[in-house]
Amino acid sequence: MARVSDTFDPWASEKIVLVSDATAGLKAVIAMDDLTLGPGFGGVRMRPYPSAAAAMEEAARLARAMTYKHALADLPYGGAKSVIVTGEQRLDTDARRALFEAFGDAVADLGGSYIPGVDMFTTPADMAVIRERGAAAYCAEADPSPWTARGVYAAMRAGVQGVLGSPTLDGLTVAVQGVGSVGGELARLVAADGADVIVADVDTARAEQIAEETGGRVVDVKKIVTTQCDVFAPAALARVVTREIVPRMSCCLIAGAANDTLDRPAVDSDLLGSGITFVPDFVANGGGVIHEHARAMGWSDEQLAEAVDAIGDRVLELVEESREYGGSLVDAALARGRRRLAEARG
Ligand SMILES: NC(=O)c1ccc[n+]([C@@H]2O[C@H](COP(=O)([O-])OP(=O)(O)OC[C@H]3O[C@@H](n4cnc5c(N)ncnc54)[C@H](O)[C@@H]3O)[C@@H](O)[C@H]2O)c1
Repeated sequence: MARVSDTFDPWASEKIVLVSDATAGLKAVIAMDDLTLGPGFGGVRMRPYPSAAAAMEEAARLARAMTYKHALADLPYGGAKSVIVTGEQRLDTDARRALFEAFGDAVADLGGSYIPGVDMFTTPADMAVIRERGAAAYCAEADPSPWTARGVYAAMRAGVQGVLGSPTLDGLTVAVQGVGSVGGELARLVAADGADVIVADVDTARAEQIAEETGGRVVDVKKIVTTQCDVFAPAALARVVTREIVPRMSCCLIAGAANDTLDRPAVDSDLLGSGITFVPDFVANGGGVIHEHARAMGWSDEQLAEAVDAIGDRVLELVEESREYGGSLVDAALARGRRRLAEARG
């Protein structure tokens, strides 16, 4: 369960709104990290938290990541995220509707400065209830996962080109952790590009199925992070790359879909010191938010594909910039995000 860290600074966000509605049983935090580029867009996460401070910290931390995700994806949104604090018990349909009606009223009160979308344990149906209350809410009915996978694949290819000088994944070994909606599609894309695929999933039947489809093999979930490979693609859980695990990793590139791949910021320097290039998750997995924006704006699939594939160009530029200034791709991405925000502020 998320606990408050010593370094949490509640004043670092542009605005944090606490919402409560005793009748609907709503306790929520809406964090708007930085609204320079436009209204804050970010998902609604719904889960138990041990305290209001822990809920605030998670919302604020995720909202900061959204600021950079949008800035790096050239999208016209600020960074935001919200969390709804639940108990351990499941809500029945009426109680859930009442909760999202109250939450929708709170979002409407913000006058368009926050646009919610789906995140862990919230659904398109919840977003529809928010919209009924007069608030904007994004969530295309279509699943963004294939587009997220396409963006991660573009990021991986660019990383391989920038770091190994190889134009394709042919002959390389790619280890995918978690072969759900994004990881499964990613495994197919890299296999079609000539890579040898290794997969792991707690759902072993699913891992076997994807291995069969891709001509790959399955390893134990406990071994996938340190398995012998060229590229490691985390597509399951957050914080799988820890300080302790870095010395045992054998890959030269990490490019995946999972948000918050690094256990803490210092892991980025550890990876750099170990000669492992980490493509920032908030750059590689931007296909999901690009998809939401595209559907909201009525883009064609061709326009969407072009914008998602541009993630690869961006990664190549970040590789160049990181070489020029020294430092990691995360450093280069954050510097680029800060530049975009500064330019927008004028
Ligand atoms: N779906 C998107 O468009 C999108 C966009 C941005 C980021 N992400 C992130 O990408 C990741 C994957 O998303 P998804 O939509 O494919 O989720 P998913 O639930 O469809 O797939 C996750 C897979 O990981 C497996 N898994 C869970 N714990 C595991 C473990 N310990 N070891 C190995 N496998 C494990 C699950 O069984 C499942 O098959 C998540 O971290 C998500 O936050 C997804």
